Amino acid sequence: MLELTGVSSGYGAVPVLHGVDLTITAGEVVTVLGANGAGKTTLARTISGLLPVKEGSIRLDGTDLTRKPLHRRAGRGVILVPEGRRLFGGLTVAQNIELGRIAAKGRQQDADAVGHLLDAFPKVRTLWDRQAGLLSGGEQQMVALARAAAGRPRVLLLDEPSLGLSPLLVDEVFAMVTFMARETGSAVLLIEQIVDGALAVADRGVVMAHGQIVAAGTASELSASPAVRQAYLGGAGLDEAAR
Ligand SMILES: Nc1ncnc2c1ncn2[C@@H]1O[C@H](COP(=O)(O)OP(=O)(O)OP(=O)(O)O)[C@@H](O)[C@H]1O
Repeated sequence: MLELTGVSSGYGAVPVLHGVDLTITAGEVVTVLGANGAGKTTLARTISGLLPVKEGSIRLDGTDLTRKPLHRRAGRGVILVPEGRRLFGGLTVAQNIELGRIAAKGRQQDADAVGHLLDAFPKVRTLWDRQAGLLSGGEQQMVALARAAAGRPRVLLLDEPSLGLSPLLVDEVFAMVTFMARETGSAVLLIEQIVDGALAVADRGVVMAHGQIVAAGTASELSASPAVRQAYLGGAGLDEAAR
């Protein structure tokens, strides 16, 4: 289980997160919603170790990760897929996936396990021998997700994975999120602008504003809450807020 207690962080002297409490259990999808600038990306960066924790603590299965650097957290299976794609452009898709697998270290999975995993990524299979840097933006996004999955994440941090994808690939992304939680037992933190889609695959959700969690509940509670829509999702219907 991932457990954040009173976590504050920011950029240099600029505070952004203020006392965030959040838990995600293995096999659970928690979506993080909120307006632009609410602190969602900062939260993912702080959990991954890209940003230092100023106050509070981050624990994974009881182990304190608060002061552990990014590579140590990655070694323990905390894997961030940032907004935009960060592939090795000169390598093939297969080589990128292999690097993800090797990164799993102690949680190493054999090639067969990765092969099974890739059944959940039909699009990626069709791109196997292509050079990653020459793929379309949406294709690269799918490969980035598959590479993260090959690293057998205990905690998978997804920052707007559907950004720039066509509707068909968005469906594939959400299917993959469900697969990672249910089949491989990852704890998934899903930052999304497609609110309806995120709430459809999430078990729970939190709404952030000004670096704090201002609402939390099951996905169905958040979907049904007019107060949440009104206050934090732009005062619009969920469909509209997703645009
Ligand atoms: N590198 C940075 N240096 C200083 N301030 C930053 C930096 N990155 C983000 N911020 C500030 O931190 C706050 C939260 O930004 P963050 O990117 O976490 O929001 P977000 O909820 O992910 O927004 P979006 O939905 O637009 O991606 C914003 O006020 C932003 O200006």
